[in-house]
Amino acid sequence: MSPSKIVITGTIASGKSTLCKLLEEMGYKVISADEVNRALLEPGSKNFEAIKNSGEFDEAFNNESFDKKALAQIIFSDSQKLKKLNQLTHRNILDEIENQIAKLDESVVFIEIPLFFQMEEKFVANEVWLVVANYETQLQRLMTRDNIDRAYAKSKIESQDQLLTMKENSNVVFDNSTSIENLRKELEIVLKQKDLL
Ligand SMILES: CC(C)(COP(=O)(O)OP(=O)(O)OC[C@H]1O[C@@H](n2cnc3c(N)ncnc32)[C@H](O)[C@@H]1O)[C@@H](O)C(=O)NCCC(=O)NCCS
Ligand SMILES: Nc1ncnc2c1ncn2[C@@H]1O[C@H](COP(=O)(O)OP(=O)(O)OP(=O)(O)O)[C@@H](O)[C@H]1O
Repeated sequence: MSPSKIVITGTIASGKSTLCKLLEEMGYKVISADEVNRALLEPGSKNFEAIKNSGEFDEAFNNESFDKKALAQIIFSDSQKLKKLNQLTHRNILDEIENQIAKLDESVVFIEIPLFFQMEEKFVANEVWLVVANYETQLQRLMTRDNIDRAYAKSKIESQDQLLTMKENSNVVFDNSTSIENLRKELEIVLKQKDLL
C-alpha cells in the first residue's frame, strides 16, 4: 500500500528543515524537495538541462559552470524570471518525489515542499503541516544562516505567499518562534494526536 503523505511546508527560514530533522531522528522517512532539486540541478540532470537550454538564465552560467547564487539573485529580483524558473523545474521535482515514494515500504512519509502552496503544479497529500515563526525571528535566522543583509533577506521572504492563506489550508500549524526543544514538544503532541507515535 502506498504510504500516507504528509507535506511539511512554510515560509523561508521558518524551520521546516529543523522540523524534518526532528522527524528523521525519530525514525520517520523524510523527502526534501530542495534536495531533490539539488540533484536535478547537477550537470546533465533534468533541471540543469531545462534551465540551461531555456536561454533565459545565461548570467548564471559561465562556460560549463553553474552559479546557484547568481540564479537566486536573478529570480528573487525579477518575478517574471521566477515564474519561468518554476515552470521549468517544478514538474520534474514533483515527478521525482513521486518516484521515490513509489519505492518506499513505509506507512507514512513526510515530504518537505517549501513552495507547496505556491506551485502551479499540484502535489496530492493526505495532510499539510505548516511551520511558522514570527517575522523578525525569521528575518534574523535567514540573515545569520545565509550571511545576507536585511534587504536581501526581506526580498526573499516577500517573494513568497500570504501566510494567512497558508494557515487556513493547513491541517497543523507549528509555531517555531521559540526554542527547538519547544518545537520538539509541539511535534510529539501532534504525532500522538494523529496516532503516529
Ligand atoms: C534558485 C536555486 C538555484 C537556489 O539554490 P540553493 O541551493 O541556494 O537554495 P535551495 O534550493 O536550498 O532553496 C532554499 C530556499 O529558497 C526558497 N526558494 C527556492 N526556489 C524558490 C522559488 N522558485 N520561489 C520562491 N522561493 C524559492 C525556498 O524557500 C527554498 O527552501 C534553487 O532554489 C532553484 O533551483 N529553485 C527553483 C526550483 C524550486 O522552486 N525549488 C524549490 C522546491 S519546492
Ligand atoms: N527554534 C529555533 N531556534 C533557533 N534557531 C532555529 C530554530 N529553528 C530553526 N533555527 C535556525 O534557523 C535557520 C532556519 O531554519 P531551517 O533551515 O530549518 O528553515 P527552513 O524553513 O528549512 O529554511 P528554507 O526555507 O531556507 O529551506 C537555521 O539556521 C536553523 O538552524
